[in-house]
Amino acid sequence: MSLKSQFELAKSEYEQWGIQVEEALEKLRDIPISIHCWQGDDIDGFEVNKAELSGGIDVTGNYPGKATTPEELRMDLEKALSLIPGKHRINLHALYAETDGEIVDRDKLEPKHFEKWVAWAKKHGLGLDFNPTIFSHEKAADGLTLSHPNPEIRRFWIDHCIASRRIGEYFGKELGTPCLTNIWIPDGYKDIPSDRLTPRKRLKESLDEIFAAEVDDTFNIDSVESKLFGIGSESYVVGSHEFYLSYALKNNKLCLLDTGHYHPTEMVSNKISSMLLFNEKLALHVSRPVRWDSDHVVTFDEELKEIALEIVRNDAIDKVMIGLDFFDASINRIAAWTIGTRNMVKAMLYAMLMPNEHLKELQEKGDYTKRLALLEEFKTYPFGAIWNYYCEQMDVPVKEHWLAEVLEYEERVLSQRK
Ligand SMILES: C[C@H](O)[C@H](O)[C@@H](O)C(=O)CO
Ligand SMILES: [Mn+2]
Repeated sequence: MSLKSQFELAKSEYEQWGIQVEEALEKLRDIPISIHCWQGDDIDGFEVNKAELSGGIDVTGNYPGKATTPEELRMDLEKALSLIPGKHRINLHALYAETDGEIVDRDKLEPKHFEKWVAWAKKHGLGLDFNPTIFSHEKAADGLTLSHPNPEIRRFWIDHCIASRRIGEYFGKELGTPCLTNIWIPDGYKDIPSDRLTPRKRLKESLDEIFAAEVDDTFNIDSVESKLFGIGSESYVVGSHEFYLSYALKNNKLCLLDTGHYHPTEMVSNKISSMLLFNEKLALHVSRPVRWDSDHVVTFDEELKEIALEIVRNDAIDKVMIGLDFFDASINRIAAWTIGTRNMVKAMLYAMLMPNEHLKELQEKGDYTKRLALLEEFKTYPFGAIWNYYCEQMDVPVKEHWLAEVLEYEERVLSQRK
């Protein structure tokens, strides 16, 4: 039976519940996922004076063939994008600047150092998002940056963040879609602090100075990303969830929730509706923590579906900026992008194919039996037939057939890399 016939059969089952399948597919086409470039090279970047990865994050694995030049990284991204349905965005970090062999420190970065990325994004109809890189640098060596006691260190990172916001503004202006410039810092302490307030006061002052710099918010949107702990900041992180939740609300910035940055039983899906009540928009880094913020490739699991459901049933598709953040060097990196991003798109479709309004009514009536029964039974509705048809319509490989293309690319391209 053709994918179309399977689709028609599945569609009729959903339509019995008043679910508009074609409308869902139309909407899905326009949901951009911000794909993080750093899965492609293990967050190495292209700086002339490259530093070791720091900041309490870690990439494990040594799968051969990672990108080592901007051209290789863009080529790998193009390969992954050809296997993912929809039009998406690429999330860059400052350490992916291209400075023609010149040493340019982070506080001196300018839009011109990202001209090639913008030209590439224009050619492929992509939006760009951005992040100042506040780790993997000698001035981040002691694990403190925007909250550092030394004003010169703070000054350097404040200037880097201002420069980054200006690069974000340039992206937005050039590409006609606002850039999300997200600030994450590794600041914290390995062991029990004697003063939790002072570093947080300094972080607040640094952020105030960063955001006081004039940047057109038509082209650049600011977000701040919290964390629970990192390697070396197990006992205390300056930029905690409470800090940034408060700072973002008070300063009209976006609070960015990374799904790996909370206690293992704390679900980001459970936070979205509360935040939507008080924030116009919020941002996500969708990741998969395994025991800790391990940044595993996103799988089509219950929490991913729940996040998508919270976005869809709260009519928040335009209010939640979905980014991905995982870095697995133990598998083919193009496969990692493809699996993680297809799963995010898949979860959004799954959420749009639920009888969400009916389920809300059941809850309002206190009919928790039917609510649970339907939530469970819809897990085995013919969702796959709809997804497969969507992939075919979007001209990307159906089911696992994208893998053959990745393995051919590995043989032809990745295996030739030193
Ligand atoms: C590379 C990113 O900036 C980084 O992963 C950050 O977003 C984070 O989640 C750190 O744990
Ligand atoms: Mn993150």
